[in-house]
Amino acid sequence: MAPLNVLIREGDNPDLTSERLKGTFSTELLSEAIYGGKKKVQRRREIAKYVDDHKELQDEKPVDFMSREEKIENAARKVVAMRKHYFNCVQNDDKDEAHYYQGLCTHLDGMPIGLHMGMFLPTLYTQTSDEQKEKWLSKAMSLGMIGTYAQTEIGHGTNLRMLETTATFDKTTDSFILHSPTISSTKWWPGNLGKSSNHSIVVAQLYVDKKCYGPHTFLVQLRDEETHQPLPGITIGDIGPKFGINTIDNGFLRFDHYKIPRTNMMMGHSRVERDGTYVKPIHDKVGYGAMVFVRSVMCLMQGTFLGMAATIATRYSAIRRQGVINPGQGEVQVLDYQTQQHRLFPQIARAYAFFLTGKHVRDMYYNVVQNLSEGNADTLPELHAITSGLKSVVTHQTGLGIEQCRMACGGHGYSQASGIPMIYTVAIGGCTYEGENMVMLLQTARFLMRTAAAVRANKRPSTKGPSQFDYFFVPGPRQCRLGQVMTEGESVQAMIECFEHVAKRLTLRAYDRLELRKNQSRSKEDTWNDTAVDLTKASRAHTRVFIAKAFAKAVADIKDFAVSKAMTDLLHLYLTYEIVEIGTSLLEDGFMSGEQLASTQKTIYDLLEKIRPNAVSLVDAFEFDDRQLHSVLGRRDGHVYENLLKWAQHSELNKSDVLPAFHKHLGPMMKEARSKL
Ligand SMILES: Cc1cc2nc3c(=O)[nH]c(=O)nc-3n(C[C@H](O)[C@H](O)[C@H](O)COP(=O)(O)OP(=O)(O)OC[C@H]3O[C@@H](n4cnc5c(N)ncnc54)[C@H](O)[C@@H]3O)c2cc1C
Repeated sequence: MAPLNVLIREGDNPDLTSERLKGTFSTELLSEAIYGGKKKVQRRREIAKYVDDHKELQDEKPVDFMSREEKIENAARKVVAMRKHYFNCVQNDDKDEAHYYQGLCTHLDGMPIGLHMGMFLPTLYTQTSDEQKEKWLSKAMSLGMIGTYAQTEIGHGTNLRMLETTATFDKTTDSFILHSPTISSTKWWPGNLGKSSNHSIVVAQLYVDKKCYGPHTFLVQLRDEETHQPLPGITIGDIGPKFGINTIDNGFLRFDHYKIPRTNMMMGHSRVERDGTYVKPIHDKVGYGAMVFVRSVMCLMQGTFLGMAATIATRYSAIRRQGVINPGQGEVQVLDYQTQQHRLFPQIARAYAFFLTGKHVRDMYYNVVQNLSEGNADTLPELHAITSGLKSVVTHQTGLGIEQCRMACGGHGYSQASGIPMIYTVAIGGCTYEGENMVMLLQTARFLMRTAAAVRANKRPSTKGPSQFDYFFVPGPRQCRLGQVMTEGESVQAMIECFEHVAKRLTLRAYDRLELRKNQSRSKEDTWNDTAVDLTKASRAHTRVFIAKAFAKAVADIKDFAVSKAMTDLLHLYLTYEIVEIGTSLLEDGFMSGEQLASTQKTIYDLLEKIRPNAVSLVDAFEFDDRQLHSVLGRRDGHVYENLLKWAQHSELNKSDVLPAFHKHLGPMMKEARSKL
């Protein structure tokens, strides 16, 4: 019978092979369940093979040993090669295939068209009129131009209303004049703005006849298409090295009375007519399309990042032998330590939870876009609320989870050879970009407060379909049902009830505090600020409900019995771990007893034991290719030590046995010290 784990190969590290033989389910079937079927998984393998077979799509040496300039040059070279091979490799322009292909060729650390693909194109799709689509889309899609998204300024990121860049309508020339009136109005941070892009979406305050209509988006050409020189009136450059993503040229940009045609305003939702008449959008949040899109795919991306880190740490923990549990029985795989399992398995569970929730929310996004195209913006605020909360919770937990994975690899986790530092620095940026996390939680809280007001007024809002806030209007149990004899499905339901209970309680508590303080004649704004921590807690609690339901639904949809069983264990671990994390909130009002909480903690230990034989197969089912993982520790074949030694040979420092610094500085110092002895 063929092994259940399809990654087993002859000659692999025997510890990894024996782990793979322990798995109780078919990794193939789990891969199919998460990637959308047999064909999709097959196509991933064909794409990986294609990239393997074409040297120009690969790096000449590990990027970890390249200077920043070399990384940027290497990424640009590969973008061109990727484009050349694109249609040989990606079928029917399929988005999942394209994304995977790109992930294999470039690294997480970035590429010159990252913002073009992630923000520029989505903005062109969602915010332009049909005429503008006709004019710009094919050029942008074929990479006849490279664009980015310039919103943040030195002085303002979160508070968009205070952006200072101006776009003033000039009726006489039928154009907008873009201007950066102060130092703080300098655009600062946009990815690929510094050197790669020749166009950008620019967010600026729209002025018509001296009246300000607030921030609007404009398509702006920044550089000459032939020479790539900045155009007159434009000052542009790179902002310098950062915590991570140094392959990306995040940039600064200033305008000096720079003229663009009126028709370069994004006119899909609002517009300025030839005579200066301003036409406003059907819904004030309709312009958030691209942001909401990015936030909705971020959950999927972050699940992937955490899955990558968990794969590296779990495989490495299977081949790393350190210390003894039972004297005389030799050194154990570090994966056998309960503390290691407690550190790693919840990360595997969260990776799946975020990945599967990400897929769900991406589908929600496409539904909303469909509704919007039919002139119906009803579902947008709810999507905005959930993607804001999700983005915040998922990026935060992913960052913490990746760091756990890194520490679980001991000293080697600290080396860039592990691949984890790159994953971490890329993933953690997500806590800030596309809306700072705290601010995002407060956005979700605004929606929650409206829901709370409806609950207190006993007036359930009428929605056309089911809403993620429905549970607020359904009475739940008064006491936690965990510990009563029940089926697996019922216990999942009982845990979700715990999350719902906490979300309702924290939301209503924040609402009541807001109301109370309002009555104490504080301003509305001060009251909001005084309650902000409680509001963020409510948002996290509601987001937990959403993720738990999405994960439970995805697991319930798995057809194969053995896969379903393995994933149910993971789902239970995810849920019980969350219950313990919010234990205080559950005990606070007596919803859960101390005994129930202790028993849930014990369930976690039982689940760790249950999951142990499947740990490697669970991460293997993500089918991250070695090229994508970019990790010596997480290699599929488990041959870590000999490859660590090979990897270090790339260090520039090893090009000679003695460095010039020795002759210049340390050598003379030591000689002088010795001469005085
Ligand atoms: C890796 C990376 C990539 C980026 N890429 C782009 C890009 O491509 N294009 C682009 O335009 N921008 C980009 N940015 C900028 C990014 O969008 C902003 O940094 C982000 O919106 C936060 O704004 P800020 O930096 O001004 O922080 P601030 O808004 O100044 O926040 C500072 C602190 O104040 C708190 N705070 C601010 N307002 C509130 C509030 N109302 N209530 C409570 N707390 C508050 C925040 O929580 C935070 O702790 C990028 C940033 C990073 C790190």
